[in-house]
Amino acid sequence: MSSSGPAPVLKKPIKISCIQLASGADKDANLKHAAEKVAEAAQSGSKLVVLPECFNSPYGTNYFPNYAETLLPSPPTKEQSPSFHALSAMAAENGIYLVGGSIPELEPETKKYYNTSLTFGPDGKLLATHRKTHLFDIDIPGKITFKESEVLSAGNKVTLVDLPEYGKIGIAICYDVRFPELATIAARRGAFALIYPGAFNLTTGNLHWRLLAQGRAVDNQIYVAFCSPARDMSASYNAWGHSLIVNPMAKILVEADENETTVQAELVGEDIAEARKNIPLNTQRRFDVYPDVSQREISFDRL
Ligand SMILES: NC(=O)CCC(=O)C(=O)O
Repeated sequence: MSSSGPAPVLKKPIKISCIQLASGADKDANLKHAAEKVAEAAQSGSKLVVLPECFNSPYGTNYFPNYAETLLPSPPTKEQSPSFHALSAMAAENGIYLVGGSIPELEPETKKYYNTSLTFGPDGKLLATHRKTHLFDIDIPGKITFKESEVLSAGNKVTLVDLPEYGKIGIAICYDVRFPELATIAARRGAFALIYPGAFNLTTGNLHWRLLAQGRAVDNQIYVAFCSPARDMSASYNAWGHSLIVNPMAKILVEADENETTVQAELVGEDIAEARKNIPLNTQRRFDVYPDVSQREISFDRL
């Protein structure tokens, strides 16, 4: 930190769009539909566009193997990963940063499946890959039992992406949001926003979706965006919808209902700076009281 205060984590305002896409079983149709919606979002001025978790397929353990694409070695061919090439083209044709929701991935050497998010820059180049780090394994008797780990393996990293003109974003997928550590580390490493493609369900959505978005925002004094698929009551998994964008004071700036739509907001660096100046958590931490938080992360806090 310099005497004039910390460097801004968001260098200039950026408009973000979360596309609450209605997807079905036809992957080609899903990719085409996503491309139309991404173009619309870009035309309305968004430079950062987000798609939902499993945007090109139905969501469910029985679907992952059939829809899985091979991403390694990178870049894959069009046959190995049509979604990689479609997302890259959407980013390049519209000159935007695109957090491409997630897709099921098959790692060819290990034969393991992952739930993987690809982020592309305005030149269409791949900037980052995040494999869902915490698998969605829950059992709420009589309500919902889901076990991603029956098919998927977990990723193992915090994903931070630099958008050079703007700053850094942290990316994680859905259930990852329940683990505040990923968010805290991304924020300490200088992210201005945490982006979560996600597909909550009808049992936990109403209770936890907003709460988690606001929790990650208020803890870290950072923007948070959740991007869900639209709800499809004819599908085997019914997504909560309600894509939303929360500001660094944990105010919900915009929230969708369950239908297909796009939510947008302007993210402004001054709002992060003001929240952090008015409630100066970053200079008040007591790492002497909680030494189990690693020294390595303390040093990021001081950047
Ligand atoms: N796709 C997911 O990870 C769903 C997470 C979820 O619904 C939850 O309650 O957590």
